[in-house]
Amino acid sequence: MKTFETLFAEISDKAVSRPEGSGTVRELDTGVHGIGKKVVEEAAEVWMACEYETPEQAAEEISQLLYHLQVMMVAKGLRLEDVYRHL
Ligand SMILES: N=c1c2ncn([C@@H]3O[C@H](COP(=O)(O)OP(=O)(O)OP(=O)(O)O)[C@@H](O)[C@H]3O)c2ncn1[C@@H]1O[C@H](COP(=O)(O)O)[C@@H](O)[C@H]1O
Repeated sequence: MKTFETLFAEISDKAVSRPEGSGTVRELDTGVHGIGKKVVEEAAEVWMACEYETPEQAAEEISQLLYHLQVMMVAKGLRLEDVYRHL
């Protein structure tokens, strides 16, 4: 199963290798502004899913929010440790 760390490694690699057809590359190219919009959109979807949908749907929305947060971290050059030290 993919974990937060393995997904972050995959996204970081794609930011460098820029494979064709990668949604991550497309999102990175929208910059902090575009990625920020996805973060806010997914955060709202997490809230709505937790309020009104099943635990499984909430989990899926949460996974998407984590993904977009990771894309933002890569866009800003942040490493996992930079975030973890605030936990
Ligand atoms: N975990 C994710 C992931 N979660 C969410 N998303 C993206 O976020 C979008 C969220 O879905 P929504 O239905 O909320 O959004 P949507 O409005 O339908 O989609 P958009 O029109 O906004 O793209 C999805 O369409 C994906 O583009 C993800 N995209 C990729 N990953 C993983 O990231 C890795 C790299 O992916 P690629 O760069 O695409 O190879 C792979 O392991 C993927 O599984």
